[in-house]
Amino acid sequence: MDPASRKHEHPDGKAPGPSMTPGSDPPLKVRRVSPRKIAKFYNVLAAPLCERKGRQLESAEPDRFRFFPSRWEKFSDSGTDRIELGGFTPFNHIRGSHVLFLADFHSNDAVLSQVNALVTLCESFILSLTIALPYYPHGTMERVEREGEVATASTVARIISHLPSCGSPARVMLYDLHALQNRYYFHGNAAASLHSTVPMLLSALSADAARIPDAASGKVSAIAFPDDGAAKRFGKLFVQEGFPIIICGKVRDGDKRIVRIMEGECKDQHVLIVDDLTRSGGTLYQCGKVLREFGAVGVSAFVAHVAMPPEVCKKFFKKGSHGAGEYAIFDTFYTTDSNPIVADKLPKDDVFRVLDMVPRLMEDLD
Ligand SMILES: O=P(O)(O)OC[C@H]1O[C@@H](O)[C@H](O)[C@@H]1O
Repeated sequence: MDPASRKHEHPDGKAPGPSMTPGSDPPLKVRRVSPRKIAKFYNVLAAPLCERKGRQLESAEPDRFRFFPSRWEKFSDSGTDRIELGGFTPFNHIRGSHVLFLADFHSNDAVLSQVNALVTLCESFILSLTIALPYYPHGTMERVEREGEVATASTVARIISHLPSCGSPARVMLYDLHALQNRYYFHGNAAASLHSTVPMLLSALSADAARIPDAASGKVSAIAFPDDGAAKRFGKLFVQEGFPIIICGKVRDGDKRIVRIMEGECKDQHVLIVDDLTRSGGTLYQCGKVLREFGAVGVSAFVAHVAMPPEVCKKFFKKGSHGAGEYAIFDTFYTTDSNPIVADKLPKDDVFRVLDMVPRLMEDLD
């Protein structure tokens, strides 16, 4: 290249544009913005069951996350909380910083302990607070059908909304919230941001697809939704990926769920049933059974949040210490560790495949 023209080379190595012809005036300086988002630095604190995630964040990106382990204890006489935040690192390092709190609201006791901690955090002169609450159980369990029933999702959201202000509203990150309108329970000093675990599933499926040849050997070839609500909510994400869709209809008869196929063809397909959560496992099981009866060569399941008690988890076991459980019709049961109290105890060598929330959180955080 002619050395005279080299000094006019575009900083990106591209050919000079019309205003950069050799010999012309140098172009006006234009501030170039990197297409990569500029990530914040977070000091991370976590509820006891989320400490592992805190450590994972720090070891994955130490320039972006610093984890402060805390002591979560109780006074032996009263049973009330004895908490020391960042018990091993000088806590005043947190002042003036962005704070990420990894929350887990699996019980009333867990909520109250974490609210105690959050109040202290908000009063520690921090710059901003982000609460990652992947699974919001109160927003799931609540069905207020009669006057006098108590809407606990509203109460918990109100408590979070009234945390002391740290300048801007606390961002509450919720994943695949069961009743979307619950996001509006957060107000004042808190604002909800809604996210989905489905991209985690799609990555797992495409990794599997690369090594599994066909539907008969377990490659997911169609997606089923147990009801219209799930289809409306998640359907588009799978249509975009080219999956054929099957929509089922569910009616509840007391504790029983009766499922029928309303739309779509499952014959010779390996069908993955997608739903937001499971508790009794009845919806997934009934749906899987119908799909098998109508000719599916395989059935797998995905729920964003696994909220089953241990005795229900066992029903899905393919092996288990006492053999297969009564719901052992699934090839793979994909879920996430959004609800660590259940997910962390699932056996790793049976039907369950637990997807790690941490990479998703890193993606969704500013
Ligand atoms: O059948 P189980 O597992 O008890 O309940 C899970 C179902 O109940 C619904 O609210 C969920 O969206 C899901 O479809």
